[in-house]
Amino acid sequence: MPPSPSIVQVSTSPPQTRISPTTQLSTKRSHHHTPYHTSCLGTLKQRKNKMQPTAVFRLFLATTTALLGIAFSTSVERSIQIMNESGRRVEVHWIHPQTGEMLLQSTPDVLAGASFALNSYVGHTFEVRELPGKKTGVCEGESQQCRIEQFTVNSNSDQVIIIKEGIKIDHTDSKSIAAASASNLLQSCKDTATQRLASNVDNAEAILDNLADCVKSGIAKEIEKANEEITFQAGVRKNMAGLLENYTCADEGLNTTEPRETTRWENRRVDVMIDRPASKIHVVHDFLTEDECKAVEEAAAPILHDATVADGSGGSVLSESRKAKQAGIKVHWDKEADGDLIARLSRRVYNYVNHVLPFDIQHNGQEDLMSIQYFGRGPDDDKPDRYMPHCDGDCNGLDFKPGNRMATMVMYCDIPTVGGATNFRNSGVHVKPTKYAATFFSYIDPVTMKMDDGFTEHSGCPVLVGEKKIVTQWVRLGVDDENPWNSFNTLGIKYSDAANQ
Ligand SMILES: O=C(O)CCC(=O)C(=O)O
Ligand SMILES: [Fe+2]
Repeated sequence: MPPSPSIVQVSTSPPQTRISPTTQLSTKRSHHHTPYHTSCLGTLKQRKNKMQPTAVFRLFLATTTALLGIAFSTSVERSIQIMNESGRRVEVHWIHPQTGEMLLQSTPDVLAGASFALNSYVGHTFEVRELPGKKTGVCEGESQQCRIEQFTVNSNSDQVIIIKEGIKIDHTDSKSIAAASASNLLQSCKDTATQRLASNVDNAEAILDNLADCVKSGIAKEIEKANEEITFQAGVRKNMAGLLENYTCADEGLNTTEPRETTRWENRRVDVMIDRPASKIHVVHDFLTEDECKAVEEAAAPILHDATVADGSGGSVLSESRKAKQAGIKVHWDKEADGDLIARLSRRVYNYVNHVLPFDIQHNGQEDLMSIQYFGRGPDDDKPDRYMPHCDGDCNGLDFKPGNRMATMVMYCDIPTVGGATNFRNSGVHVKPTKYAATFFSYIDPVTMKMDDGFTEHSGCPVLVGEKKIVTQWVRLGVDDENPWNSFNTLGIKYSDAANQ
């Protein structure tokens, strides 16, 4: 049975407050969404007369393949926004693809001016039905008939279905909007070129150059506009995230965010919280064992000291932004073959890193494991142990610097009774620690080698009651025995080279 769509929110606020500027643009244009199959078959019919039989057959094959693609893509999720700008009350039904049964999705109707969002699937078809006026008792179609329209969810993102006057459906999405704006741009450049061609003043080369310049500057303007929009939106999002951090950390009822996807690694459950090229956040369950935790705790006990942060000039200082105890734990690789628990754990960390990232990371030259321990002093403590929001490496969206950190594994040994979640405020990801689980995150795009731009910023929320004991491995790229982690400064320059500059 195909998954049925689910309503995510209902709103009676004016549509303008719920749509993005790009969507607003699209409402000005009226382009009716044509289902794929109609347009493909239409093309086939138009061309048939002029084409050779083999060509017709090939086109038929291509069309069939495309149709099959659509048929098989029906379980791909898409959230859609439906806006009722028709001035009439309507109902929205999902048409069950197998039985043809109509299942009411609006609860029960969508008032004029209202909008609502649905989680649906590619290929699902919906029917919009006009409802009789409450006072008149009739519809406004021909001979007072209630008008009916259908639309099908396509594979594009950001689909908005606007029910216009006369129950006409305007189906837009980001791909169509982009295609329309590209074709407008091209058309206006072409018009200029055609005029020049007709006036005979320029030679062909000059006209071509001009056409290329026109397209180039048009595209540059569009990209600049989009970048401005992204920067603005990111600023708003980060500001809101900053405000939310305190509430999120303080909310004891807040559970771990629902994962986007769950997979497995070496018989362990992995919850994928974020999976972007430069920003990945995974929660790996049962990552480490009780005896490995004990081994780390025993090694840490004699050398546990107040945590410090970098002072910006190569040294380290105590700081309110990182209130905890810590101890660096050396891994004795020579004892790995004898079953050394810390070496066993460390090996697993690198195995996981290499499972996710294509760098073939080795332990040579990497930082030690770090035992970090937070102690709760009660709910009224106004300076609790915590780790304020920070990025472990660079998170500015710029180029990776060799020798720097690019991934982190935070492993939970003891979990507090109140507080102590790991919170990724810019991604809306909140991880309430569970014993022996680990949060892995990476902040580099292995293809472009650009860093994450803030999605992996995180904090260790205040620990109020109980103790939180974690083991962290910060993972670097570009280090080895000859070039260990502490031979690089944060600019990715080796200290020995920096001295020569
Ligand atoms: O305590 C936590 O949950 C986060 C720790 C952390 O940020 C780190 O070890 O880098
Ligand atoms: Fe961190």
